[in-house]
Amino acid sequence: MDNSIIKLQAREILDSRGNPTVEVECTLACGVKARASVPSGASTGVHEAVELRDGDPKRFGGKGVKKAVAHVNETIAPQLIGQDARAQAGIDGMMIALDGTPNKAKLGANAILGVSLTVARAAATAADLPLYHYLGGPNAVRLPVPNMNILNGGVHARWQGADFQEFMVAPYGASSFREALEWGSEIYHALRTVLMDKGHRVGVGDEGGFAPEVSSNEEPLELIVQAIEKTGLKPGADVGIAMDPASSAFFEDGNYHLRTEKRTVSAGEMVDYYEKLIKTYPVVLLEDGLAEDDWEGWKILNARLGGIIELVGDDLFVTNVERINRGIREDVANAALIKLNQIGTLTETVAAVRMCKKAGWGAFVSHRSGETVDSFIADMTVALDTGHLKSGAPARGERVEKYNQLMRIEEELGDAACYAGKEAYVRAVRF
Ligand SMILES: C=C(OP(=O)(O)O)C(=O)O
Ligand SMILES: [Mg+2]
Repeated sequence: MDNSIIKLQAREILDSRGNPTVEVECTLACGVKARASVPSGASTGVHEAVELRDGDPKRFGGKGVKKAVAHVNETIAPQLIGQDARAQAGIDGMMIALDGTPNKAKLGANAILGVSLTVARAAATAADLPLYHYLGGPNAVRLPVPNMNILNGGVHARWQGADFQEFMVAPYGASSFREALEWGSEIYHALRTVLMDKGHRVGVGDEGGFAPEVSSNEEPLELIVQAIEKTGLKPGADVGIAMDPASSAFFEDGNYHLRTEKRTVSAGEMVDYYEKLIKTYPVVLLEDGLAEDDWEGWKILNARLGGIIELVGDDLFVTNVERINRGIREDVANAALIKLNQIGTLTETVAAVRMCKKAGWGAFVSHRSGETVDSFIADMTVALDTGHLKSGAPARGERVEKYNQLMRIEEELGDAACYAGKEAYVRAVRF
């Protein structure tokens, strides 16, 4: 088998929000072809690697990615032709050097990531291995808990409802991934009924969860508990709740502006609020409870709640080992969100997960609010054995494709498969 890359071809495709994104195809000398595409966030952290957009207002309001596509076809491809696709770290390193900036501003993290992922998939195909097995070896047998975002707010719901962006159900009490997904789907449908019974609208947000006009950030928790109970499952024992307020989006001038609740509060008061919610509802994970540069606030948050629940930094850490390292040193959280396109290569993403594990932290793999049907993160979650992921509601093609891929992996692993359950969370022991 000749694993050398003979062709890399990028193109502009559309993501789930109808915005352009990058897709890259890789051809190897042995004839293998693979394809990968790049997701895109809406509540992006300011410290993320640069997603290169054309800025031409006449096309997609400036959101075209023709420049990123050209960088793959004209700058990256000529350098990588002839490289062995199995040399992932070397290839990623070459692209980082070719870009030469600290945040991939020159070529674009969207260009670089498209190549990084398609090369990995081509090498796996050439080795005749499923992607999770190629990336993770014989250790890749644990299926993650799916954290399903069934109620959307914040920027993903155009600020129509809750300030908090994501309310997810985590069916950690199931005995398999398939059962967990089934529970999540039943809760999702039950929530629709609960909402309709209360006169709420049941339109959905960017990640497929319902986006009702609630009057507080607590109300969604109450509605979700009712939906869980409606299915006959036990909130806390069978199913926990994960929340991503994505608070950088409502942080301004040193305070948190809760528009839904018509009040402005300090970091300390936000922590008080979270403590109250956590005591009342079965919340096991809180992501971006405070803003991306509020390091002092995060210290308070972790000191108060880090012993009870998993505290995940998304905008705070942006899958970047330098920021995660600072977080470990300063003891501000106990987990990092893992998003490939925040950092821009597979190799750097693996390094971020490794750093979390070494510190005893959680690594919570995530999709983006703008997605494609590429299910790379499903395989990667199993390969890196991170135990939990979030991929939106158990509805909408681009979200369920990740969950469906995980069901396929579970089936393929057969008796070797195990389900992460509660142990996936750094602190879910209170239930
Ligand atoms: C998935 C998220 O949203 P986005 O992709 O818009 O950043 C998130 O904030 O965790
Ligand atoms: Mg987030």
